[in-house]
Amino acid sequence: MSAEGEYDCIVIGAGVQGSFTAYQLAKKNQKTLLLEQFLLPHSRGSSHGQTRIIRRAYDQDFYTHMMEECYELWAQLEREAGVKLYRQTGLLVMGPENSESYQQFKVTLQRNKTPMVVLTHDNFSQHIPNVNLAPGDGAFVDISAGVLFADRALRTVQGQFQKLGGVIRDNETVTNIKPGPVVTVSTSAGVYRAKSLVITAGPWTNKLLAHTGLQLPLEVVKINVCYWKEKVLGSYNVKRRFPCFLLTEGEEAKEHIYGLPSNEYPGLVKICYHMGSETDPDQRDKQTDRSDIEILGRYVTRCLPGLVPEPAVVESCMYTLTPDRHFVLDCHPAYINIVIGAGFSGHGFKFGPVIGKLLCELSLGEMPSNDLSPFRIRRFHAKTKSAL
Ligand SMILES: Cc1cc2nc3c(=O)[nH]c(=O)nc-3n(C[C@H](O)[C@H](O)[C@H](O)COP(=O)(O)OP(=O)(O)OC[C@H]3O[C@@H](n4cnc5c(N)ncnc54)[C@H](O)[C@@H]3O)c2cc1C
Ligand SMILES: O=C(O)[C@@H]1CCCC=N1
Repeated sequence: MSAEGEYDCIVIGAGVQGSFTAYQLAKKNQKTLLLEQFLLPHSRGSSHGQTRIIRRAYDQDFYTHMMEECYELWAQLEREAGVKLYRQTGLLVMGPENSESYQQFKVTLQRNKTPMVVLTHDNFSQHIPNVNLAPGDGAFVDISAGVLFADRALRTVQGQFQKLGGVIRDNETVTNIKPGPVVTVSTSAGVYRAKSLVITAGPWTNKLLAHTGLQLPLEVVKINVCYWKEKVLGSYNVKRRFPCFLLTEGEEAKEHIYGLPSNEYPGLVKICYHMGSETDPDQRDKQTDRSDIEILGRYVTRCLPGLVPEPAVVESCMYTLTPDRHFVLDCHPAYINIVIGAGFSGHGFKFGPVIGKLLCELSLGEMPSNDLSPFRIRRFHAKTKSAL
């Protein structure tokens, strides 16, 4: 398509997944429009903030496998744009030695021959000062893990997309989608048409899918992003090689607790609980539940004695959860030229480059270069409401 307002592909949502998808499409010479409801950059979705963890440590082989290509693609983007997006810190994984969850993380890394170091109770404090390893807990380090500079990454990929001729229209909300061989997308400012449409709208996915008669079993939760003050400045700092960490489960927590070394705010360590309370993405400031902060406070008191056990800064972000916590990467069941990337369940940032590539392949009708069976919509069966 070449007339004004007509595109090969329209991508809705300029978070990490939409931005990488648009970039991949532009790389393949597709005339692409990326639509975003807020003025960019913004902090009202799931992709904002300075940092995210990147890791190979997973409890499922398919994620560890996908990470091989992700690391390559992140490095490729760094070279292409001449910016630093990743800093290696390692990821300390801890959890009850005999629990299924901890063992799955450990065994997946071992099976995939991922560089790792197993720590013992005897040598733990020598390698990781200022952390108490609970009795009965095991620990290992995923060596190649580290920090992604999230806001910078988003700016970079959007910039590269524009350099390739891609068009970003921000401050423009999609208000209607009319499916068909040519999809018509109406926004608060205009009407656009394209051969294919990619929906990467994060927490707003079901609001947009309603225009296409589909609802997915997605739950949106608000995450309190907590920063904890070092009692001695620098003791958990990235420059002192303090690693990212992940507690698979613990005395006070059924879900993961994870943290990143102090870096973006001097003297403050980011530590979050991997669960929150349900919210409407347009009303998230009304969700004031702080039970996750109480869990974190108890954990900090017990295991991180060098931190003040009350958060100094609390920001917010959202997860869009699927029932099995695996992503949705698929074509719409009724419209093959509408592609959906959603449900990243609080762990999708690191996969952005590969997800962009896969959603681009789906929208071009190409055979996806990875096995998408864990990510298909049909796995939800009865939970997928369709009015079609
Ligand atoms: C606190 C927190 C910590 C995390 N930590 C990690 C981590 O360490 N490692 C990791 O890999 N992942 C992590 N994640 C997960 C990761 O950040 C998300 O999976 C990812 O950002 C999801 O991106 P997205 O593009 O799907 O959604 P979003 O970033 O929400 O993007 C969707 C976009 O669509 C736009 N939009 C929606 N509706 C419309 C409309 N009608 N019209 C126009 N635009 C629209 C929105 O405004 C938004 O910009 C974390 C997430 C949070 C919240
Ligand atoms: O994806 C990540 O690495 C983080 C940490 C673990 C839980 C979710 N997000």
